[in-house]
Amino acid sequence: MGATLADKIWRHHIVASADDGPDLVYIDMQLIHEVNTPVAFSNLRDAGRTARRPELTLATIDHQNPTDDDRRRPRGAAGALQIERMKENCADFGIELYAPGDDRRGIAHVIAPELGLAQPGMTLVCCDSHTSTNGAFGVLAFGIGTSQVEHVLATQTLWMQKMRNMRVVVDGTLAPGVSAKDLILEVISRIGTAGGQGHVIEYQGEAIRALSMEGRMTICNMTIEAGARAGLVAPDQTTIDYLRGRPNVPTGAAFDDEVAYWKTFYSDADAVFDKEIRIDASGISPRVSWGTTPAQIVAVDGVVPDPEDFVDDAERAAAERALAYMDLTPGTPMTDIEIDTVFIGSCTNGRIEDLRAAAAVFAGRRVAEGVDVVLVPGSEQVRQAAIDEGLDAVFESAGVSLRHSGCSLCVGLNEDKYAPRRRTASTNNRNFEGRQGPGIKTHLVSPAVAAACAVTGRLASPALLED
Ligand SMILES: CC(C)[C@H](C(=O)O)[C@@H](O)C(=O)O
Ligand code: SF4
Repeated sequence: MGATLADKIWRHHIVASADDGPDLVYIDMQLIHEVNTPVAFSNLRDAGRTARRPELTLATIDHQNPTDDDRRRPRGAAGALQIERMKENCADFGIELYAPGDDRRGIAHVIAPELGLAQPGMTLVCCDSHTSTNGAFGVLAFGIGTSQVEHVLATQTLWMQKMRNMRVVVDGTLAPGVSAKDLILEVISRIGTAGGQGHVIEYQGEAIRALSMEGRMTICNMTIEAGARAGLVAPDQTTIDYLRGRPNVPTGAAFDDEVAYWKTFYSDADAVFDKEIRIDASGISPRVSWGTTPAQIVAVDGVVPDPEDFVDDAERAAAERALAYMDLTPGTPMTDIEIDTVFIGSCTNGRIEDLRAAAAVFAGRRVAEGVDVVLVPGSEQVRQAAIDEGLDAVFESAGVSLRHSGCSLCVGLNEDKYAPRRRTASTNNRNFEGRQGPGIKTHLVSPAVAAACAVTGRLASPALLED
């Protein structure tokens, strides 16, 4: 019987195996940020331990920094303290830190790929659930907790139970104007927020092969919202072309050797998956969330669903509660719903391709009266690329300013705040009650849909603007 891509990566990294199941797995790369690490470092200090391979850990500041002026310290005491601790900890343990003001800083899951740190066949961890983003490169990448961060720092290994294998095959072609975000929202709506539990999901099929690396990263990023541990796409020419020339990627003959190695990472034709679904890409149109989980999704030109139509009791109750929080009435066309705020950014949709998609909609248009738009690149490199391409000018003429990078309004942690109880079209990945701040009603959308919402002041897709 053949092996899956995930199993091949796993086998390459086993250091030891316990009789009762878990394996001690070697970790090739660790990313850390300021939120989940202070305790890991203080425990290491208390135990008199050092970082075993400090050069295999990279630190960034992303959750707590304000994005309006990169070099300004946060006013909030907790955020400022976390940033200070991070600086001290990285200096003490010999770990490189991209602090505010550094051109390489950005959201951990955006900078690892752009720095070429995520390479096929690797294991990569970070103290953050959306580490799965790196799976787009055929990397077994997953979020870990603080005590595991400590373990990896001290030993460069982790005790782990092997994940089960799930396959999502997406046949056919996405229609023009339909993005990776629409596709992953559709996948999550089909398998549910627990559908991937305990599994690593490998994406295969024509529609996945046709996606850019940015699109594949969006897919793997949100895989976690289907309950899975990690997402994976096997490397191909698109992966190789993206990685060529990046920092941390070898050049010349050494690059060719790497490529030959990367190409050994794919699922064998006779590999058996524990779970499998197939989706036809051609039937998918732009999507939007109507509720408070990333599985509560309809087409932008659809209507708010009626809880009575849910056969399952738990789903019906969840829909009723979601509609109460979202203040929506069944049967309302989604395009009748007015929004007052738009957020474009996050590790789901803060890459250059996402900014290009938004700019294409903003070009020659203005943001509607009364709508606030917050546009936050995923990294400083993305911000610079947007400026180099002239996208900032397009945004400015539409009435939108390009900020500095960070998690920003994706999570109600830092000083980028919505006024309470606002309704937002947002390109992030989570729409739980209060996720973006007290009483905030989040509609998850793609960057193009977010821009269309900004110029109309209601939920809309770019195609509807042209009618
Ligand atoms: C703060 C961090 C631990 C958290 C995560 O793990 O995902 C955050 O990034 C999020 O998106 O909710
Ligand atoms: S952008 Fe959002 S989802 Fe991504 S790491 Fe930051 S808070 Fe988490």
